Amino acid sequence: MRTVEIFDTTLRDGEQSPGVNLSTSEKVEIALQLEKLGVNSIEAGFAASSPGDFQSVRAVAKEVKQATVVSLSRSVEKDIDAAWEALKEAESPCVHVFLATSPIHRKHKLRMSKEEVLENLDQAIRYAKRFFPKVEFSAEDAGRTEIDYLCQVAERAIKAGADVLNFPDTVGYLTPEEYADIFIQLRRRVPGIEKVHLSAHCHNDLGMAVANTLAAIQAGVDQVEGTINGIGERAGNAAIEEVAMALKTRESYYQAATTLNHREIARTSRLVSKLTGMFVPGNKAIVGANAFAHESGIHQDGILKHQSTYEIIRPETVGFEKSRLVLGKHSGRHAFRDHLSALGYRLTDEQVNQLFARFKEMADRKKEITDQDLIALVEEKWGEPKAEAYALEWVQLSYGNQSVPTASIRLRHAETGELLEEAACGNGSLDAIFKAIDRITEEEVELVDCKIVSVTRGKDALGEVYVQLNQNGLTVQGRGVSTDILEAGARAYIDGINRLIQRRGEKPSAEKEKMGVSLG
Ligand SMILES: CC(=O)SCCNC(=O)CCNC(=O)[C@H](O)C(C)(C)COP(=O)(O)OP(=O)(O)OC[C@H]1O[C@@H](n2cnc3c(N)ncnc32)[C@H](O)[C@@H]1OP(=O)(O)O
Ligand SMILES: CC(C)C(=O)C(=O)O
Ligand SMILES: [Mg+2]
Repeated sequence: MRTVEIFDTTLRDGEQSPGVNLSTSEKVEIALQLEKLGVNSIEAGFAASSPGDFQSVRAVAKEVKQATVVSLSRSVEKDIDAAWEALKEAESPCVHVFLATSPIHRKHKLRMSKEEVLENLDQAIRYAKRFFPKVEFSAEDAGRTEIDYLCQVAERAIKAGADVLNFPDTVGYLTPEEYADIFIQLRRRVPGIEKVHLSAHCHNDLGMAVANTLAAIQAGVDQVEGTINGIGERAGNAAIEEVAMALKTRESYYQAATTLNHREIARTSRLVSKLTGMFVPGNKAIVGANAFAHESGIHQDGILKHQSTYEIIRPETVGFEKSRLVLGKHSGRHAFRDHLSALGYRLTDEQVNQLFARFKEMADRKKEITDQDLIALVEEKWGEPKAEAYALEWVQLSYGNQSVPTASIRLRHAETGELLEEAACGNGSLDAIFKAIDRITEEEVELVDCKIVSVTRGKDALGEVYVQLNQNGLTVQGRGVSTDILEAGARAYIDGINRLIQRRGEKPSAEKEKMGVSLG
């Protein structure tokens, strides 16, 4: 099994995504996470492009200890000087010098002849080698460069002293076979090519960046370049997490591995998405929210019987907690029962069938059925008419952005009519309210979830708060509505506690079991 090095360019090509601009501290945070992920090189930016990018490359170079830190540079001395100035304190610095080689770029962009391009790259690499222990040279738009000329480019770059030669499919134009063939030809035809490392860099304009990268690996490249979540110029770069997981999952096919710590993939993806503001689509391979979610009944049944029926990767392998069985209109009884049992309901087959019909009706109208919806379904079928143990009299808040929120609350005990008052501080206003209610009721409950929803629009909008409470495995939901969201929160929490008391006291497990419904 050979090792393919991972060259991460999230902070350079990834940052070239329209609308993305990372600050120095954000770049350092991502670089440190990339180091934990185990990438071999981190391209931190393009030092000559702006004072901010210079700062960022320098800061990343100072912090990163394991990976090689790289700066991009045009084939001009002043860019190489800036790269060296930014990278000279790095443990392992590398400059990435590039120059376009394709006829289109030579003619229209650089306005250089073939000979001028060769001369220019030769000079730039020799100049870079005066400072840097490692120089990577990229033949930009290699994918659209005449293969004979590309061989001349490679030979000249090797003679000038480049350590790594990268042949990017800059505009994502090639097919996997065509891209692999470039490396096969270069290896066959260029003298001295065995002295350098070969690298692949693919763009996703035709959705083939990962396929092309894998084809390059099969053609024997030593390094592949890409970004986390596949972000980058236009349609983006090859997604590193996809390449790495293809190698791991199809190990015996590719016979190649990376040094990545795969369990860090999910964390790295989330961080990059958060700091770049680039949302990861739900269906994105490996890191999308749906990558390990199953909605249809037949798949959910399969997963419940054996995970391998519909999953080729265990979610934990890439740092996700577990697969999700999402309840929706395509779900079946197995997943439905599984969800109910996770909420503490043990139902007979007959009861599941009765509820399942209602569930399907509801699922036809809603995209996703939540835990709250399921609890409501059970309560609608078997819940007692609501008998309140406590009712809200009033709630008062003291809040300032410089002070700790404090809530005072008065509840009326329904049976005795007694008025009960308490006050409590909290991390926020709702937390203070919930704590004050806990003090009065002396209930030990865990707040599992709290959702605030606006029911109507405008300044006098009605707000609705849902809480999900758990007490010793028994789950209930509480709901409160008011034009004031804090009052709605207090009402929801009291509603939840009333339901718990009702379930525990007025509907003891023995009685429930007679009906065949056991709770908890
Ligand atoms: C495929 C890629 O991802 S390449 C990397 C792309 N990334 C970036 O461009 C991000 C950073 N870029 C920048 O901040 C700016 O473009 C700078 C600072 C580098 C240059 O800015 P300016 O000097 O204003 O030039 P501008 O960007 O308008 O034009 C680029 C110039 O560099 C030349 N050039 C392009 N590539 C190279 C190269 N590899 N080596 C030498 N010169 C090059 C162009 O021909 C053009 O030259 P001209 O002014 O003589 O026509
Ligand atoms: C600078 C080079 C390597 C590049 O990003 C590309 O050609 O896509
Ligand atoms: Mg690129």
